[in-house]
Amino acid sequence: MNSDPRQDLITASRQFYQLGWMAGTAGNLSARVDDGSFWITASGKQKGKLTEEDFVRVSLQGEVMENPNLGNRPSAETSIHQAVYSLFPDTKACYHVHSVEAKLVTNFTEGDHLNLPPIEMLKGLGVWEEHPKVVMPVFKNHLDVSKIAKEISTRFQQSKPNVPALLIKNHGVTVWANSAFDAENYIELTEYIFRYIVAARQVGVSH
Ligand SMILES: CSCCC(=O)C(=O)COP(=O)(O)O
Ligand SMILES: [Zn+2]
Repeated sequence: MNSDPRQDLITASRQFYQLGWMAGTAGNLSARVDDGSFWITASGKQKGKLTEEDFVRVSLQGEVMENPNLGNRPSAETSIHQAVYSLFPDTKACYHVHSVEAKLVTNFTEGDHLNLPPIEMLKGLGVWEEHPKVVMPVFKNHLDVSKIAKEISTRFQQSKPNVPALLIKNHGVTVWANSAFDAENYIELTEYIFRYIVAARQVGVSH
């Protein structure tokens, strides 16, 4: 991992913004550095126009370690990134976006998870099975984000998810990966899967 990953985050954010997955100030991206701390987008920044000043470096415990602009506050959803890095210590990047489809599919859930269709794209998320029966965990959306983070920690300490991704109801998707490159890939794959789920419903295809 690049010791300063901010340029990778800026590039990914611009791309996701252009695709409509980080409209306005929606979403947040982070990536780790060698001491275990991570650079995360500052709260409320327009995600199509980030510069290196629009990030805050935060420790795993949530303490601000470096802040290039005194007006910056870490993303309001930093506690979710902390939870992911603590649960999965090899994780180097954690990306959260708000596409329309990522919100829609959280209304097609069974209990606390979304059944994923058995499509080829699952291989990109590490699922290499002939007839995969894979689910993506879905969490309640609380105004108090630390409550979402706590529920993620509690559930994943009991049982690890099948894929490196989670959904928050009517909110968005979060993925994590061992590199910024893989995190970008996982966002693209999950978004493809959500588009597929929405389109399959529209044409009456069920698996
Ligand atoms: C308009 S988006 C509402 C907050 C949110 O869900 C998000 O992802 C962005 O919050 P941040 O504090 O990271 O800008
Ligand atoms: Zn969000």
